[in-house]
Order: sequence, then structure tokens, then C-alpha cells
Amino acid sequence: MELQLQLRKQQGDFALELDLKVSGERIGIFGPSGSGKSTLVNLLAGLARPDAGQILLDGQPLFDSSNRINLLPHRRRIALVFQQHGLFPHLTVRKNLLYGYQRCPAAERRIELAEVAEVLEITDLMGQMPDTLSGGQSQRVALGRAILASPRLLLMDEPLSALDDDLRYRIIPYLNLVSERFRIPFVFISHSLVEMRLMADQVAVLEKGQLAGVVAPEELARQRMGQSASGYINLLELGMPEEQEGLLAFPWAGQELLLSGGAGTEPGTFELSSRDIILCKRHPDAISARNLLPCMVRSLFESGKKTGIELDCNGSSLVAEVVPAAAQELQITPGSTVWAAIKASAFRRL
Ligand SMILES: Nc1ncnc2c1ncn2[C@@H]1O[C@H](COP(=O)(O)OP(=O)(O)OP(=O)(O)O)[C@@H](O)[C@H]1O
Repeated sequence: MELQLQLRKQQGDFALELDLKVSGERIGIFGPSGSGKSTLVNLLAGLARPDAGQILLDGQPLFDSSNRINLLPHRRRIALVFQQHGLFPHLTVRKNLLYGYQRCPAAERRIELAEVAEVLEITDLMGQMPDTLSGGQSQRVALGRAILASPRLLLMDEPLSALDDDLRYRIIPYLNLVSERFRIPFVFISHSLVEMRLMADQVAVLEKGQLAGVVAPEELARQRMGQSASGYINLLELGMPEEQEGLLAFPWAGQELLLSGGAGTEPGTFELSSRDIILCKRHPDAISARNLLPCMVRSLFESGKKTGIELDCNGSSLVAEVVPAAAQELQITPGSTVWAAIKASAFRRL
């Protein structure tokens, strides 16, 4: 998918002025509150009209003020999914799903109900009413309804923010699977850098109605490390654990990581903040942290008032952060070796 826009939209005191070209199947829109993200979604969907400019989707104009083109929302073939699932309360799950399907002209239908239900694991819910569904089930049905309209683009305005963490991370694989299996590109808004890294190939960053840049999500996470309250979040894929001295030993990068008991006994993805990694130049003789990993420094980067340090732990990457003075004192330079100390309680399962 290629999305190209050059537009202006005034809303009261706020002006959105964008000149943007992004391509990819999974595009994120990131920015602080009030930066214009929802306004952009409304303009793309045709729910609001730019004052002037052009919006092209795969080269086709959805809006072009100089040629007086402004396709109606349903002619854009863009499906919307919002934070609140918006299911019809008086219709069963099946009828909610078929709503999207029946609205799509027969000749353009390329996605079938049974297949969508199978991918989203909602086949068993078909006869239920929306008020009997959990938040995650409702959001999967809303997604199914949007997909069954066989859209050219799925547009999602904070689709996961109404869900608790546990559900949010269970829905993300479905979104990725849907985009891949049905070849539907998506554009989504989120405040979460972790969501961006799990779901986007490219991120358009908005600030005060302007485009601040288009970057890879990993790059964005590093740029924001110093400003973010939680630092840079390392995402670690850990294998099947074994019990060890009252803790759980998870395989990772050819070694073991010890985690506290609450980590669960399945393999999975875990978060580890860059702030929870302590670096030591030499092997500390006595330390309470349960994990002590020998690492090589790959690179250093600056972010806000912090220095990020990308470590190579047996071939796997880990990002730690220190204040610049600590990096100098410890003489941390690319190629040098350090020990990374991590408490067993610092990991959080996604
Ligand atoms: N109908 C409107 N009339 C006047 N101003 C509006 C209108 N709708 C939005 N705005 C203003 O436009 C700006 C951008 O709003 P928008 O909802 O696009 O931001 P956002 O980045 O999506 O924010 P959030 O993350 O909080 O949802 C805000 O300053 C908002 O107050």
C-alpha cells in the first residue's frame, strides 16, 4: 500500500498541515494528545473534508481539491475500527459480522465469513449477543465485521486502548495475522511504543499538526527512551522454563534467565525496561541480582538526558540506559565488555 497526502485542515485554533508519503502494509500513527491523529483518520475515512490538498491511496485520489474529487466514505473502501467496538447490540455475532459482508458489493467480496471466524477464533460465538462477550471477544468481532467488507485499507483509531494489557497483547497477533492472511494493509493510531513495535513497519510521527518524521518503530523507541517514563522496553522471547531454587529459569540467547515465580510457566514474550539493567565493568563478586550476563557493547546512542547502550548478549540484543557520566566513567565504548545485572523481578510477561 502507498499512501500519499498533502493537505491542510483548520479546526478552531488547530491546523493540521501534512505532506506525507508512506508505504508498507502496517503503518502506525504516533503522537501526543492533540497532535491531530484522529483528525487525520477522519480525513482518510472521508468523515471530514480537508480545506485543500490531495489524498492518494495506491495512486488513486480519494480527495483532490484541485480536481473537485471527494469520494464518499463507502466508495473509499476503507474499514474503520475504533477503541470502542461499536457492535450492534440487538444483533447476534453472526449478524454483526454479516453486516460488513452484505455492505460490500458482491463482485468485490473476496473474504468469506467462515475463514474470518476461524482466523479470529470466534466461530463458537456466532449465536451470542454482544453483551455476553468479553472485551477481547467484542474487539475481535468488530475486527471481523470490518474485514468482511473486503476493504482496501483497515483504519484503526486506538483499537486496543480500551482493553487491559492481557487482552491487548492477545489481540495483536490476530491483527498481524489478518493483515497477512487477507492481504489487507492497515493504518493504526496508538500511544504505545510497544504496540508500534509489535504491529507497524513504519510510523508517521505527528506533533502539533505537523509531520515530525516517518521512522521505523525500533528507531522511534530509541529516540523516545530518554523522555519515556518506562525507558526503552526490551522485548525478549523466552523459552520453556524450569524451576530452579524457587525461581523460574527461562532459556534465552543460549543461556538462562532467572525470573520470579509470578512469570508463569509457559514460553512467551517478556518486557524488560532499559532502566532495570545495571552495568558493571568487572564481574561483581557479591550481588543480589539473580542474573549476571556477560555482554559486548554494540553501540551507544543519545536520547534526552540518557545514553542508550545496545548490548550483544550471545548474539541477542539488549538495550540498557545510563546517564552520560556513568558511560564515561565506566569507559563504555563499542567493542568493550560489560556485565549486565538484572533482578529476577524486573521482567513482565506481555
Ligand atoms: N470539531 C472540532 N472543532 C475544533 N477543534 C477540534 C475539533 N476536533 C478536534 N479539534 C482539535 O483539533 C486538535 C487535534 O485533535 P485530534 O483529536 O486529531 O488529536 P489526537 O492526536 O487524535 O489526540 P488524542 O490522542 O488525545 O486522541 C485538538 O486540539 C482538538 O482540540
